[in-house]
Amino acid sequence: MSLTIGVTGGIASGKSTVARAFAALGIPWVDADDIAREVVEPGEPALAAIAERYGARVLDDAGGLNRRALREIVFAAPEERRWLESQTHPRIRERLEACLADMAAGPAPYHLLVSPLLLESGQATLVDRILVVDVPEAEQVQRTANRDGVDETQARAIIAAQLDRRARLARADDIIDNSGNEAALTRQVEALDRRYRRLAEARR
Ligand SMILES: CC(C)(COP(=O)(O)OP(=O)(O)OC[C@H]1O[C@@H](n2cnc3c(N)ncnc32)[C@H](O)[C@@H]1O)[C@@H](O)C(=O)NCCC(=O)NCCS
Ligand SMILES: Nc1ncnc2c1ncn2[C@@H]1O[C@H](COP(=O)(O)OP(=O)(O)OP(=O)(O)O)[C@@H](O)[C@H]1O
Repeated sequence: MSLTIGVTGGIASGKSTVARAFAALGIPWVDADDIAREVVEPGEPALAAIAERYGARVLDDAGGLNRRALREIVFAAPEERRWLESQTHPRIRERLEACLADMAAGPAPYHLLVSPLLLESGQATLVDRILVVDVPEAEQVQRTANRDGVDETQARAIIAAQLDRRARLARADDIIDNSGNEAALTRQVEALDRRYRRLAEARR
């Protein structure tokens, strides 16, 4: 059985960038954010439930989810965020489990589950080891604004809905410090890859 590494970190900490660096070394991964998008596609029961609760304001002209509108609702009201999670998380978990089983049966020595809410949503039970991608909060806010055009108030509201930095680091088996440049990140990934290959070998 191939080893499962859970990669987590707050919004815009660099999880996807880390996953791409592992992929360049031949390591497969599944991203919980991608699966979260699948479970609210048109025709999915979670999208029907969301449309019933919030009405046309959370739909676009083609009947798909208006993600920006839903984001503004759920990060302004914790009870609405919890309701949304109650609709999406069980379905996300089911699909993640299937993806992980496929990867575990494949030839790679180890594989990744990349998830912003690995520790908050109980997904940590699906992994053998936890890798935290860490950056200071000010850097998270800056990178979120650059990438998604989200303003500082909303970025801070999203960060407040996630585990705080210290609690996340306390759960880590391994840590990547992504406050430097991408070359520094790649070097850390290469060192971890050597460690994970040794650990996987020792389990065989
Ligand atoms: C609220 C939604 C529509 C906003 O969509 P949007 O395209 O603006 O953002 P996207 O999905 O790319 O998420 C960006 C980041 O926001 C953070 N985030 C998303 N959902 C949550 C949440 N429920 N709690 C805390 N942080 C969250 C994560 O860091 C994520 O990487 C969307 O995030 C969603 O459906 N969230 C509920 C499902 C979920 O919990 N996803 C997280 C992965 S399991
Ligand atoms: N070391 C770095 N230096 C500068 N920019 C970086 C670095 N690492 C990542 N970035 C940039 O920061 C942004 C966030 O990175 P990435 O998308 O990998 O984060 P993430 O944790 O997967 O985000 P989310 O879960 O919120 O989608 C991206 O625009 C990325 O190009």
